[in-house]
Amino acid sequence: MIDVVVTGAAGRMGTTLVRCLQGAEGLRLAAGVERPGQARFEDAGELAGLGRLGVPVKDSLAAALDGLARPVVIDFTSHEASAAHAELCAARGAGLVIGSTGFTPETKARVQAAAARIPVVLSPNMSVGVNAVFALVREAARILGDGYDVEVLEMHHNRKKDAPSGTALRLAEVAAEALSRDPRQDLVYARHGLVGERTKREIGVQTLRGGDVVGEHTVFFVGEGERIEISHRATSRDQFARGAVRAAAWVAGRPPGLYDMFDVLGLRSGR
Ligand SMILES: NC(=O)C1=CN([C@@H]2O[C@H](COP(=O)(O)OP(=O)(O)OC[C@H]3O[C@@H](n4cnc5c(N)ncnc54)[C@H](OP(=O)(O)O)[C@@H]3O)[C@@H](O)[C@H]2O)C=CC1
Ligand SMILES: O=C(O)C1=N[C@H](C(=O)O)C[C@H](O)C1
Repeated sequence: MIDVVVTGAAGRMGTTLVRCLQGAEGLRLAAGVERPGQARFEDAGELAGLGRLGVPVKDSLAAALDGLARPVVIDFTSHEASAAHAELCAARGAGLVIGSTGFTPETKARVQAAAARIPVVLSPNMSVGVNAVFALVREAARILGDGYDVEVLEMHHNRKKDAPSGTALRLAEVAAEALSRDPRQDLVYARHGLVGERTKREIGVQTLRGGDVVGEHTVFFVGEGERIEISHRATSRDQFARGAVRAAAWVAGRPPGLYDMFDVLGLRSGR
């Protein structure tokens, strides 16, 4: 049995993970972690509305890892917390699955440094469906080439802190890579005022926020006289959590390195 620790255990994804880990083959939820001083319940099952499961809630990842042999941590918190958690996992030899988004170059570099010492799966979207969309967008961009304008639109709930979503950024990067463009120069995040005609190289990435929308992404390829739209709509967080649970089982015992869901799903060779 692999011991799994869930950080951000009281969050939207944390509580979904606690539920989805129940009965997961080969995995045992060993502890949940909440921010110091924030623990509302002693038991992770109570946090997730499942009643007592006999799984403690700790106020630090360090305390949760004490006494566990070769655990895996699943982390959906924030980019800063994930970077700190990656450093701690590297010091303790724990495998790590990170779903947090909103990384800066600095926090991403800290995760990359940790991945030199431990296996880390980092993906802005753990659902199998969205990873299929990544592959479809890459293929569509290759087939359609420069004759089609590429635009990415995402919509999420009104509690989301980062914009655009990590998934939208990855979709734009996938299209940019397939079209030999530079994501650092060619992504356009907002248009307002007299911005001039659309350039051929730019890839627009636009954000909507409202209500309880779980997560919606569309990539538009807009040509002369036709338009292709590739969309994904999440109606529940369970698919993200199931992907993360699959990644936790996959990452245990792997060599150090930075992996993503393409590795977990065996899609790497087609990249
Ligand atoms: N890769 C994927 O498939 C998916 C990724 N995400 C990403 O996962 C992240 C979390 O999303 P969601 O669950 O909706 O967010 P929530 O705000 O509901 O949950 C985040 C949890 O992490 C805790 N947390 C945040 N910062 C820290 C910190 N510095 N130290 C300790 N704990 C911290 C929060 O505690 P507190 O409430 O006390 O702040 C909370 O319990 C986001 O970055 C989101 O974009 C979301 C869904 C799918
Ligand atoms: O914050 C969320 O909710 C989500 N975040 C991820 C992202 O930023 O791409 C994935 C998912 O769409 C939900």
